[in-house]
Amino acid sequence: MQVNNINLINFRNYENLSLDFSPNINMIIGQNGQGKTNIVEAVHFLSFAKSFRTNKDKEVINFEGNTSYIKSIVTNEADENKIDIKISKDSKKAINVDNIPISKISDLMGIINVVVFSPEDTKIVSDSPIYRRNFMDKEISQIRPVYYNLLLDYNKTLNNKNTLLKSQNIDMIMLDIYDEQLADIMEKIITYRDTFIKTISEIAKETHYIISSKKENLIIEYKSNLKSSIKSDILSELKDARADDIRHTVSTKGIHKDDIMLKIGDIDIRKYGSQGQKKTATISLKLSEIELIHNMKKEYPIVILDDIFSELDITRRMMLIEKLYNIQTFITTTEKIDINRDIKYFEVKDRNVY
Ligand SMILES: Nc1ncnc2c1ncn2[C@@H]1O[C@H](COP(=O)(O)OP(=O)(O)OP(=O)(O)O)[C@@H](O)[C@H]1O
Repeated sequence: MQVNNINLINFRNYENLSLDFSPNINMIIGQNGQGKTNIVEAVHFLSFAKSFRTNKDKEVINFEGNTSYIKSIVTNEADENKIDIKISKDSKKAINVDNIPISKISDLMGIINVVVFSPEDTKIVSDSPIYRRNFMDKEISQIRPVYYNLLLDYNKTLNNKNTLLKSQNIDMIMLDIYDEQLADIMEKIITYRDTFIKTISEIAKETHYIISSKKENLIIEYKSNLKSSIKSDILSELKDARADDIRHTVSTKGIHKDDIMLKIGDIDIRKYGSQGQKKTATISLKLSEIELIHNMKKEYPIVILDDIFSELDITRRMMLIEKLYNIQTFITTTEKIDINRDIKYFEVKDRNVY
Protein backbone atom coordinates (compact mmCIF):
# COMPACT_ATOMS: atom_id res chain seq x y z
CA MET A 1 0.00 0.00 0.00
CA GLN A 2 1.18 3.49 -0.63
CA VAL A 3 0.23 7.13 -0.88
CA ASN A 4 1.64 8.28 -4.22
CA ASN A 5 1.02 11.99 -3.77
CA ILE A 6 -0.96 14.46 -1.76
CA ASN A 7 -2.37 17.94 -2.31
CA LEU A 8 -3.34 19.95 0.76
CA ILE A 9 -5.42 23.09 0.45
CA ASN A 10 -6.03 25.20 3.56
CA PHE A 11 -5.04 22.21 5.68
CA ARG A 12 -3.47 23.34 8.98
CA ASN A 13 -0.63 25.76 8.10
CA TYR A 14 -0.55 24.83 4.38
CA GLU A 15 -2.45 26.99 1.91
CA ASN A 16 -1.59 24.85 -1.07
CA LEU A 17 0.98 22.10 -0.87
CA SER A 18 1.64 19.26 -3.31
CA LEU A 19 4.04 16.43 -2.56
CA ASP A 20 5.07 13.23 -4.34
CA PHE A 21 6.07 10.49 -1.95
CA SER A 22 8.57 7.68 -2.17
CA PRO A 23 7.25 4.11 -1.83
CA ASN A 24 10.04 3.56 0.72
CA ILE A 25 11.11 5.94 3.46
CA ASN A 26 9.95 9.55 3.50
CA MET A 27 11.81 11.60 6.08
CA ILE A 28 10.15 14.89 6.98
CA ILE A 29 12.64 17.18 8.70
CA GLY A 30 12.10 20.54 10.37
CA GLN A 31 12.27 22.58 13.52
CA ASN A 32 9.49 22.34 16.10
CA GLY A 33 6.14 23.76 15.03
CA GLN A 34 6.96 23.98 11.31
CA GLY A 35 4.25 21.59 10.10
CA LYS A 36 5.83 18.11 9.93
CA THR A 37 3.06 16.33 11.83
CA ASN A 38 0.47 18.23 9.78
CA ILE A 39 1.67 16.34 6.69
CA VAL A 40 1.43 12.87 8.26
CA GLU A 41 -1.88 13.83 9.86
CA ALA A 42 -3.23 14.37 6.34
CA VAL A 43 -1.90 10.93 5.31
CA HIS A 44 -3.81 9.44 8.27
CA PHE A 45 -7.01 11.15 7.06
CA LEU A 46 -6.82 9.08 3.88
CA SER A 47 -7.30 5.91 5.89
CA PHE A 48 -9.67 6.88 8.71
CA ALA A 49 -11.16 10.20 7.53
CA LYS A 50 -9.89 11.66 10.78
CA SER A 51 -6.82 12.90 12.55
CA PHE A 52 -4.80 10.79 14.98
CA ARG A 53 -4.35 13.72 17.33
CA THR A 54 -7.78 15.36 17.54
CA ASN A 55 -11.39 14.27 17.27
CA LYS A 56 -12.37 17.74 16.13
CA ASP A 57 -12.10 17.74 12.33
CA LYS A 58 -12.57 21.47 12.08
CA GLU A 59 -9.29 22.12 13.90
CA VAL A 60 -7.44 21.17 10.72
CA ILE A 61 -9.01 23.99 8.68
CA ASN A 62 -6.48 26.76 8.11
CA PHE A 63 -7.06 29.66 10.53
CA GLU A 64 -7.67 31.97 7.56
CA GLY A 65 -9.96 29.63 5.60
CA ASN A 66 -13.38 27.98 5.75
CA THR A 67 -12.69 24.72 3.93
CA SER A 68 -9.82 22.25 3.88
CA TYR A 69 -9.15 19.79 1.07
CA ILE A 70 -6.97 16.69 1.08
CA LYS A 71 -6.56 15.18 -2.37
CA SER A 72 -4.52 12.10 -3.04
CA ILE A 73 -3.80 9.14 -5.27
CA VAL A 74 -3.20 5.95 -3.30
CA THR A 75 -2.41 2.42 -4.44
CA ASN A 76 -2.94 -1.01 -3.01
CA GLU A 77 -2.44 -4.45 -4.61
CA ALA A 78 -5.86 -4.35 -6.19
CA ASP A 79 -6.21 -0.82 -7.40
CA GLU A 80 -5.25 2.81 -7.69
CA ASN A 81 -7.76 5.16 -6.07
CA LYS A 82 -8.30 8.87 -6.00
CA ILE A 83 -9.37 10.03 -2.55
CA ASP A 84 -10.74 13.54 -1.97
CA ILE A 85 -11.73 14.76 1.47
CA LYS A 86 -13.39 18.10 2.12
CA ILE A 87 -13.71 19.50 5.65
CA SER A 88 -15.85 22.62 6.00
CA LYS A 89 -16.66 24.85 8.92
CA ASP A 90 -20.36 24.85 8.12
CA SER A 91 -21.14 21.51 6.47
CA LYS A 92 -20.56 17.79 6.94
CA LYS A 93 -17.27 16.21 5.93
CA ALA A 94 -17.45 15.03 2.31
CA ILE A 95 -15.42 12.08 1.00
CA ASN A 96 -15.12 11.04 -2.63
CA VAL A 97 -13.42 7.90 -3.84
CA ASP A 98 -12.72 8.02 -7.57
CA ASN A 99 -15.07 11.02 -7.79
CA ILE A 100 -17.95 9.08 -6.24
CA PRO A 101 -19.27 10.37 -2.89
CA ILE A 102 -19.24 7.79 -0.12
CA SER A 103 -21.83 7.95 2.64
CA LYS A 104 -20.16 5.74 5.26
CA ILE A 105 -16.65 6.21 6.62
CA SER A 106 -16.38 2.42 6.76
CA ASP A 107 -16.37 2.50 2.93
CA LEU A 108 -13.11 4.47 3.06
CA MET A 109 -11.49 2.34 5.74
CA GLY A 110 -9.46 -0.46 4.34
CA ILE A 111 -8.60 1.16 0.98
CA ILE A 112 -5.31 1.92 2.65
CA ASN A 113 -4.28 0.96 6.18
CA VAL A 114 -2.11 3.18 8.30
CA VAL A 115 -0.26 2.37 11.52
CA VAL A 116 0.98 5.36 13.52
CA PHE A 117 3.72 5.29 16.13
CA SER A 118 3.54 8.45 18.25
CA PRO A 119 4.72 9.56 21.70
CA GLU A 120 1.11 9.22 22.90
CA ASP A 121 1.23 5.45 22.34
CA THR A 122 2.66 4.63 25.76
CA LYS A 123 -0.75 5.66 27.12
CA ILE A 124 -2.09 2.41 25.64
CA VAL A 125 0.02 0.54 28.15
CA SER A 126 0.10 2.88 31.13
CA ASP A 127 -3.00 5.05 31.10
CA SER A 128 -6.72 4.41 31.59
CA PRO A 129 -8.71 1.65 29.81
CA ILE A 130 -10.13 4.10 27.26
CA TYR A 131 -6.73 4.16 25.49
CA ARG A 132 -6.71 0.36 25.23
CA ARG A 133 -10.31 0.31 23.97
CA ASN A 134 -9.45 2.98 21.39
CA PHE A 135 -6.46 0.91 20.28
CA MET A 136 -8.66 -2.20 19.84
CA ASP A 137 -11.42 -0.28 18.11
CA LYS A 138 -9.13 1.47 15.67
CA GLU A 139 -7.26 -1.68 14.71
CA ILE A 140 -10.31 -3.91 14.34
CA SER A 141 -12.05 -1.22 12.26
CA GLN A 142 -9.07 -1.13 9.88
CA ILE A 143 -9.27 -4.82 9.14
CA ARG A 144 -13.04 -5.23 9.57
CA PRO A 145 -14.72 -1.94 8.60
CA VAL A 146 -18.13 -3.43 9.48
CA TYR A 147 -16.97 -3.34 13.12
CA TYR A 148 -16.79 0.46 12.91
CA ASN A 149 -20.49 0.57 12.02
CA LEU A 150 -21.28 -1.69 15.00
CA LEU A 151 -19.45 0.75 17.28
CA LEU A 152 -21.40 3.69 15.87
CA ASP A 153 -24.67 1.80 16.47
CA TYR A 154 -23.61 0.85 19.98
CA ASN A 155 -22.64 4.40 20.95
CA LYS A 156 -25.85 5.82 19.54
CA THR A 157 -28.03 3.31 21.41
CA LEU A 158 -25.99 3.73 24.59
CA ASN A 159 -26.50 7.52 24.42
CA ASN A 160 -30.24 7.03 23.97
CA LYS A 161 -30.33 4.67 26.95
CA ASN A 162 -28.36 7.13 29.10
CA THR A 163 -30.68 9.98 28.15
CA LEU A 164 -33.63 7.80 29.16
CA LEU A 165 -31.98 6.91 32.47
CA LYS A 166 -31.65 10.62 33.24
CA SER A 167 -35.33 11.36 32.55
CA GLN A 168 -37.86 11.99 35.34
CA ASN A 169 -40.25 9.12 34.53
CA ILE A 170 -38.27 6.29 33.00
CA ASP A 171 -40.18 4.38 30.34
CA MET A 172 -39.33 0.76 31.31
CA ILE A 173 -40.55 -0.68 28.01
CA MET A 174 -38.17 1.62 26.14
CA LEU A 175 -35.35 0.59 28.50
CA ASP A 176 -36.04 -3.08 27.64
CA ILE A 177 -35.89 -2.24 23.94
CA TYR A 178 -32.52 -0.47 24.31
CA ASP A 179 -31.08 -3.35 26.36
CA GLU A 180 -32.23 -5.82 23.72
CA GLN A 181 -30.56 -3.75 20.97
CA LEU A 182 -27.37 -3.29 23.02
CA ALA A 183 -27.12 -7.00 23.83
CA ASP A 184 -27.47 -7.81 20.16
CA ILE A 185 -24.63 -5.45 19.15
CA MET A 186 -22.45 -6.46 22.12
CA GLU A 187 -22.56 -10.13 21.18
CA LYS A 188 -20.92 -9.21 17.86
CA ILE A 189 -18.44 -6.65 19.28
CA ILE A 190 -17.25 -9.04 22.01
CA THR A 191 -16.62 -11.74 19.41
CA TYR A 192 -14.59 -9.34 17.24
CA ARG A 193 -12.58 -8.07 20.22
CA ASP A 194 -11.93 -11.57 21.54
CA THR A 195 -10.68 -12.81 18.16
CA PHE A 196 -8.54 -9.69 17.67
CA ILE A 197 -6.85 -9.97 21.08
CA LYS A 198 -6.19 -13.69 20.64
CA THR A 199 -4.55 -13.05 17.26
CA ILE A 200 -2.52 -10.01 18.23
CA SER A 201 -1.37 -11.58 21.51
CA GLU A 202 0.25 -14.44 19.59
CA ILE A 203 2.15 -12.06 17.31
CA ALA A 204 3.04 -9.60 20.09
CA LYS A 205 4.35 -12.35 22.32
CA GLU A 206 6.85 -13.39 19.67
CA THR A 207 7.81 -9.81 18.78
CA HIS A 208 8.26 -8.78 22.39
CA TYR A 209 10.38 -11.82 23.12
CA ILE A 210 12.77 -10.82 20.34
CA ILE A 211 12.98 -7.12 21.16
CA SER A 212 13.44 -7.80 24.87
CA SER A 213 16.48 -9.91 23.90
CA LYS A 214 14.62 -13.14 24.76
CA LYS A 215 14.07 -12.01 28.35
CA GLU A 216 10.35 -11.24 28.59
CA ASN A 217 7.08 -12.99 27.87
CA LEU A 218 4.34 -10.52 27.03
CA ILE A 219 0.81 -11.75 27.76
CA ILE A 220 -2.20 -9.89 26.41
CA GLU A 221 -5.74 -10.83 27.47
CA TYR A 222 -9.13 -9.42 26.67
CA LYS A 223 -10.94 -8.34 29.85
CA SER A 224 -14.58 -8.07 28.92
CA ASN A 225 -16.90 -6.23 31.29
CA LEU A 226 -19.41 -9.02 30.66
CA LYS A 227 -19.18 -12.62 31.77
CA SER A 228 -20.48 -14.08 28.55
CA SER A 229 -20.48 -13.33 24.84
CA ILE A 230 -23.92 -14.89 24.27
CA LYS A 231 -26.77 -12.48 23.71
CA SER A 232 -29.23 -14.06 26.16
CA ASP A 233 -26.62 -14.05 28.95
CA ILE A 234 -25.62 -10.47 28.17
CA LEU A 235 -29.27 -9.48 28.38
CA SER A 236 -29.64 -11.04 31.82
CA GLU A 237 -26.48 -9.25 32.99
CA LEU A 238 -27.98 -5.98 31.77
CA LYS A 239 -31.22 -6.78 33.62
CA ASP A 240 -29.24 -7.52 36.80
CA ALA A 241 -27.50 -4.15 36.45
CA ARG A 242 -30.79 -2.29 35.98
CA ALA A 243 -31.14 -1.08 39.60
CA ASP A 244 -27.56 0.27 39.49
CA ASP A 245 -28.20 1.92 36.13
CA ILE A 246 -31.25 3.73 37.51
CA ARG A 247 -29.44 4.72 40.70
CA HIS A 248 -26.42 6.10 38.81
CA THR A 249 -28.53 7.40 35.87
CA VAL A 250 -26.04 5.85 33.45
CA SER A 251 -25.41 2.42 31.86
CA THR A 252 -23.09 0.64 34.26
CA LYS A 253 -22.52 -2.56 32.24
CA GLY A 254 -21.31 -3.02 28.72
CA ILE A 255 -18.44 -3.16 26.27
CA HIS A 256 -17.78 0.55 26.93
CA LYS A 257 -16.15 -0.70 30.15
CA ASP A 258 -13.91 -3.36 28.56
CA ASP A 259 -10.16 -3.45 29.10
CA ILE A 260 -7.06 -5.32 27.98
CA MET A 261 -4.70 -6.97 30.47
CA LEU A 262 -0.98 -6.62 29.65
CA LYS A 263 1.39 -8.75 31.66
CA ILE A 264 5.05 -9.68 31.61
CA GLY A 265 5.05 -13.06 33.27
CA ASP A 266 2.79 -12.51 36.29
CA ILE A 267 3.28 -8.77 36.53
CA ASP A 268 0.59 -6.35 35.39
CA ILE A 269 2.73 -3.88 33.43
CA ARG A 270 -0.14 -1.39 33.23
CA LYS A 271 0.54 -0.73 36.93
CA TYR A 272 3.93 -2.15 37.78
CA GLY A 273 5.94 -2.10 34.55
CA SER A 274 9.14 -0.05 34.31
CA GLN A 275 9.31 2.76 31.73
CA GLY A 276 11.52 0.55 29.56
CA GLN A 277 9.08 -2.40 29.74
CA LYS A 278 6.17 -0.15 28.87
CA LYS A 279 8.07 1.33 25.93
CA THR A 280 9.06 -2.10 24.62
CA ALA A 281 5.52 -3.47 25.07
CA THR A 282 4.13 -0.47 23.18
CA ILE A 283 6.51 -1.04 20.28
CA SER A 284 5.66 -4.77 20.31
CA LEU A 285 1.96 -3.97 20.09
CA LYS A 286 2.44 -1.54 17.23
CA LEU A 287 4.73 -3.86 15.29
CA SER A 288 2.17 -6.62 15.78
CA GLU A 289 -0.46 -4.41 14.21
CA ILE A 290 1.68 -4.20 11.09
CA GLU A 291 2.03 -8.00 10.96
CA LEU A 292 -1.65 -8.55 11.66
CA ILE A 293 -2.69 -6.29 8.78
CA HIS A 294 -0.18 -8.05 6.56
CA ASN A 295 -1.56 -11.48 7.57
CA MET A 296 -5.15 -10.42 6.94
CA LYS A 297 -4.71 -8.37 3.79
CA LYS A 298 -1.56 -9.89 2.32
CA GLU A 299 -0.19 -6.37 2.08
CA TYR A 300 1.73 -4.15 4.45
CA PRO A 301 0.10 -1.00 5.80
CA ILE A 302 1.65 2.45 5.52
CA VAL A 303 3.63 3.33 8.64
CA ILE A 304 3.98 6.75 10.28
CA LEU A 305 6.67 7.35 12.91
CA ASP A 306 5.71 10.72 14.30
CA ASP A 307 8.29 12.29 16.59
CA ILE A 308 9.48 8.99 17.98
CA PHE A 309 12.40 7.98 15.82
CA SER A 310 15.00 10.30 17.29
CA GLU A 311 13.85 9.25 20.78
CA LEU A 312 14.75 5.61 20.22
CA ASP A 313 18.09 4.15 21.15
CA ILE A 314 20.21 2.81 18.31
CA THR A 315 19.16 -0.85 18.86
CA ARG A 316 15.44 -0.10 18.74
CA ARG A 317 15.98 2.26 15.79
CA MET A 318 17.77 -0.40 13.73
CA MET A 319 15.28 -3.08 14.72
CA LEU A 320 12.43 -0.85 13.58
CA ILE A 321 14.10 -0.02 10.28
CA GLU A 322 14.69 -3.75 9.68
CA LYS A 323 11.01 -4.43 10.26
CA LEU A 324 9.94 -1.63 7.95
CA TYR A 325 11.79 -2.95 4.94
CA ASN A 326 9.65 -2.56 1.82
CA ILE A 327 6.95 -0.67 3.71
CA GLN A 328 6.08 2.90 2.81
CA THR A 329 7.16 4.83 5.91
CA PHE A 330 6.86 8.46 6.98
CA ILE A 331 9.31 9.64 9.63
CA THR A 332 9.04 13.11 11.18
CA THR A 333 12.14 14.36 12.90
CA THR A 334 13.84 17.60 13.90
CA GLU A 335 17.17 16.48 12.49
CA LYS A 336 18.32 14.41 9.55
CA ILE A 337 18.98 10.82 10.57
CA ASP A 338 21.26 8.65 8.50
CA ILE A 339 19.92 5.18 7.84
CA ASN A 340 21.32 2.82 5.34
CA ARG A 341 18.19 2.92 3.15
CA ASP A 342 16.64 4.60 0.15
CA ILE A 343 15.23 7.79 1.68
CA LYS A 344 13.37 10.75 0.21
CA TYR A 345 13.95 13.88 2.30
CA PHE A 346 11.47 16.72 2.76
CA GLU A 347 12.57 19.84 4.58
CA VAL A 348 9.77 21.83 6.19
CA LYS A 349 10.34 25.53 6.81
CA ASP A 350 8.06 28.55 7.00
CA ARG A 351 4.98 26.73 5.70
CA ASN A 352 6.90 25.45 2.69
CA VAL A 353 8.39 22.06 1.92
CA TYR A 354 11.67 21.74 0.02
N1 LIG B 1 -5.69 25.12 11.71
C1 LIG B 1 -4.48 25.66 11.57
N2 LIG B 1 -4.28 26.71 10.72
C2 LIG B 1 -3.04 27.24 10.56
N3 LIG B 1 -1.95 26.82 11.21
C3 LIG B 1 -2.09 25.79 12.07
C4 LIG B 1 -3.35 25.17 12.30
N4 LIG B 1 -3.19 24.18 13.20
C5 LIG B 1 -1.88 24.19 13.53
N5 LIG B 1 -1.22 25.16 12.86
C6 LIG B 1 0.21 25.47 12.93
O1 LIG B 1 0.95 24.33 12.56
C7 LIG B 1 2.18 24.35 13.27
C8 LIG B 1 2.38 23.04 13.99
O2 LIG B 1 2.51 22.03 13.05
P1 LIG B 1 2.98 20.57 13.45
O3 LIG B 1 2.23 20.11 14.63
O4 LIG B 1 2.92 19.77 12.21
O5 LIG B 1 4.47 20.87 13.88
P2 LIG B 1 5.74 19.91 13.88
O6 LIG B 1 6.66 20.38 12.81
O7 LIG B 1 5.32 18.49 13.84
O8 LIG B 1 6.33 20.30 15.29
P3 LIG B 1 6.96 19.43 16.48
O9 LIG B 1 8.34 19.05 16.04
O10 LIG B 1 6.99 20.43 17.58
O11 LIG B 1 6.04 18.28 16.74
C9 LIG B 1 2.13 25.47 14.27
O12 LIG B 1 2.87 26.55 13.74
C10 LIG B 1 0.65 25.80 14.33
O13 LIG B 1 0.42 27.15 14.63
